[in-house]
Amino acid sequence: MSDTVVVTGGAGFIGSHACKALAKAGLSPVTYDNLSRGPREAVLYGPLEVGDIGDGARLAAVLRDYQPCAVMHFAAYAHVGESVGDPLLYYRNNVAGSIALLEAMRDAGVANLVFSSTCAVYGVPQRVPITEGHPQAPINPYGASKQMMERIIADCEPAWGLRAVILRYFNAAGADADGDLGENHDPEPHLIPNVLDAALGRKDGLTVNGADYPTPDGTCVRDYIHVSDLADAHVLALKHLLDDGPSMALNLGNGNGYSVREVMEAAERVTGLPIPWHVGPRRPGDPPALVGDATQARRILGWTPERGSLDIQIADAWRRRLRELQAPQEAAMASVRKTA
Ligand SMILES: NC(=O)c1ccc[n+]([C@@H]2O[C@H](COP(=O)([O-])OP(=O)(O)OC[C@H]3O[C@@H](n4cnc5c(N)ncnc54)[C@H](O)[C@@H]3O)[C@@H](O)[C@H]2O)c1
Ligand SMILES: O=c1ccn([C@@H]2O[C@H](COP(=O)(O)OP(=O)(O)O[C@H]3O[C@H](CO)[C@@H](O)[C@H](O)[C@H]3O)[C@@H](O)[C@H]2O)c(=O)[nH]1
Repeated sequence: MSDTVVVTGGAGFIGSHACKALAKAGLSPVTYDNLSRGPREAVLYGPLEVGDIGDGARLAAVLRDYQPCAVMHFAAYAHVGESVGDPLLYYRNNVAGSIALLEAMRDAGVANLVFSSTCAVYGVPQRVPITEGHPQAPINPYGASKQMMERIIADCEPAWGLRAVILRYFNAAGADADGDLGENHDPEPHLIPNVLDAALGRKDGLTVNGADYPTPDGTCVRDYIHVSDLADAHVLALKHLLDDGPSMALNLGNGNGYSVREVMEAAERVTGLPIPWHVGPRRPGDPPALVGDATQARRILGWTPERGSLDIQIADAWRRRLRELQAPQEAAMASVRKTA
């Protein structure tokens, strides 16, 4: 069987880390990405095929050329607040785009899929930690787009034999511990990179999006999971499918919730720098608290997340951030040395 895996969104934050984990496991990732939200420089562990998931002809050619054993489908828009303001952008990319991908997989006879879903499918939870059987009632178009895809993927199994592991991640955090990869969005919606930029004085303090939530300190609580632990889970999910394991949906989280204020305090500990902040309005589409129960992923896939500590996640993101800031200076110094 082919050891090639087509990774849509492989230039993005989680997809690029998954490519590294696949390569480390002896598999051959091929990134398929339109580079709209991920940089070319993050594609380090196999070829890059530039293309859009909505482009059926381009997908057909790539699947024909590489004959992959599976597709890992990360490509999507993934920002909660943005999805509330522009729902059609989200349904077009995440639903219509993913349908084009599934059609191309069906036509090419590629029947194994690892799909990036999210805890945003649950909406405002009735109880935490959230298990996979918790009712789904997304409160933003982003979460709804992923819920729709979960349903569409499930319908494809009896129809043409698609088998899928759907992974519902909680909040991806951290960065590759070797410093090779990180998080690179512009603009950046995510909390931890914004906290680190506030520590560096690169923005006018952190805006805390609401401090009147029904949580212990009034700020939103999330379950942060290291991106490299997520990447490892993808390799295990792929092996499960290749070993003829059944389709399933699994949560990926640490089971610990941290508020926005607690993340800021941890970042002050890790960086040794004060983080200026102020309270802004709530961000539309934000549930107060999301904490996951990942017992099933541990039991079925044998997944053992190793980087659960929030301080480790922030330290890895911090090291990578400092390296990125140094890189342009190093390049400038090298060109000065060359011309001298
Ligand atoms: N970051 C999180 O905390 C989180 C949590 C739960 C689920 N997810 C899901 O994980 C996946 C990856 O998230 P991420 O944080 O790495 O996002 P990201 O924005 O860093 O990466 C997404 C990648 O997909 C590419 N892409 C987007 N639309 C495309 C299209 N139409 N055709 C081809 N490529 C396209 C982008 O260029 C980018 O490289 C997404 O599906 C997201 O919904 C993320
Ligand atoms: O400058 C900032 C940035 C974020 N937040 C808040 O911090 C929390 C976490 O925000 P963020 O890091 O943007 O993550 P989420 O909105 O929880 O969304 C991420 O995590 C989801 C799972 O919870 C995924 O589905 C999404 O794709 C991913 O973007 C939220 O309450 C935000 O409002 C701030 O207060 N200030």
